[in-house]
Amino acid sequence: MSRSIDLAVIPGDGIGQEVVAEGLKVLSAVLPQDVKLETKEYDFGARRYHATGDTLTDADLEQLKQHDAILLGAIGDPSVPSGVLERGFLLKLRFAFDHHVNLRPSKLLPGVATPLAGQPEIDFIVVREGTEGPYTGNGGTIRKGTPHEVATEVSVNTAFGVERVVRDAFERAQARPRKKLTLVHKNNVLTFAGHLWTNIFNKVAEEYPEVTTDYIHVDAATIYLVTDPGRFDVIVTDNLFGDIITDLAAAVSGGIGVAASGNINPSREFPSMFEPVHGSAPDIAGQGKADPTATVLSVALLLRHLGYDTEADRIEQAVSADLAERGALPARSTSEIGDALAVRVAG
Ligand SMILES: NC(=O)C1=CN([C@@H]2O[C@H](COP(=O)(O)OP(=O)(O)OC[C@H]3O[C@@H](n4cnc5c(N)ncnc54)[C@H](O)[C@@H]3O)[C@@H](O)[C@H]2O)C=CC1
Ligand SMILES: CC(C)CC(=O)C(=O)O
Ligand SMILES: [Mg+2]
Repeated sequence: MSRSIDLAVIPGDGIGQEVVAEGLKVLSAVLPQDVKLETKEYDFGARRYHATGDTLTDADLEQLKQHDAILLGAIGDPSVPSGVLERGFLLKLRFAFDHHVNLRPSKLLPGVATPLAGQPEIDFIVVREGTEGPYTGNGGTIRKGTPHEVATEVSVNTAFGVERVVRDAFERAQARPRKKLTLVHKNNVLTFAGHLWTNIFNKVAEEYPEVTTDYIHVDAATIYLVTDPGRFDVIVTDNLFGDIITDLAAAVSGGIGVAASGNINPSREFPSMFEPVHGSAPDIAGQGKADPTATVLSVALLLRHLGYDTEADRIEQAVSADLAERGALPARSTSEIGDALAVRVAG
């Protein structure tokens, strides 16, 4: 039986363009000949915005819906006011396609440099809620531009939204050897949202007696991510806390250049979207300095999501081998790293 992958490709802005090219290079190299790869590139981001004033229309969503999955580089450009593309494209797409599980694995691979002392064991996943919290645009401002301006940004937490992501995290914890799940929130201060999360977490925990659970306030979680990251197996948390702690998690487990993510729609009603955790990095864009590894590992998550486990394993093994040798090699460009990974997965 012939197999096929119909992929929407959104390079986006800044280094998004550079890293997605390498992700596709490795994807083409890893797929067996009987798998037909079809890609359609979309110009979302600053280019589209400057040309048309659009960020993401209903017609765009209809087109994107037809694909099996989406590969995204990054969105955000200094030529566009902050928030226009982040809200108008990225969050709009995550919400429209109900990407409520934002999956962000962190694993410190052997031989990879970390700013932490020694070589701690780091192998955990963060399940970040992706469609609620303070990112819904539920706020406003009055008396704008005056000394008396008041701005609100209200966090939205529904029992439905919290329970489904908490259940997903319990399932993932149950399937891992250590079977441990940590809820990260700030329920000592954000008592309305925090108690909703804690109550649902404790209720669902009763159905998973094999999973060990604990709770950590988000501020303390940033301490342990640096002093004792080995204590974490699976973390479940809200959209904002998850965004922040996964940049920190990336920094301690090989750097932002190797941190992958998936925006998952578990019911598969809509295509899931895979992207590096990092942004468009305008400070290094166009210089061939961006590490494409995070995008390549996001391609592995994408393949696993579509059922291509063998190919996903091959990519992860190639990245592991490449990272282990990096310390001994001179610095390489974005495309040189992509070439090396493509050779490894093909060989
Ligand atoms: N998913 C997305 O599309 C995201 C978009 N953004 C947007 O990206 C723009 C820049 O945001 P920043 O806060 O600067 O975060 P950023 O993640 O783009 O950059 C933070 C730092 O990490 C470095 N970096 C990022 N990716 C790297 C890579 N692959 N290899 C080597 N170094 C890398 C950058 O050079 C910079 O020093 C903004 O417009 C922001 O809104 C930010 C985060 C996620
Ligand atoms: C740019 C934001 C909308 C997203 C972000 O920083 C992230 O998802 O990591
Ligand atoms: Mg972020």
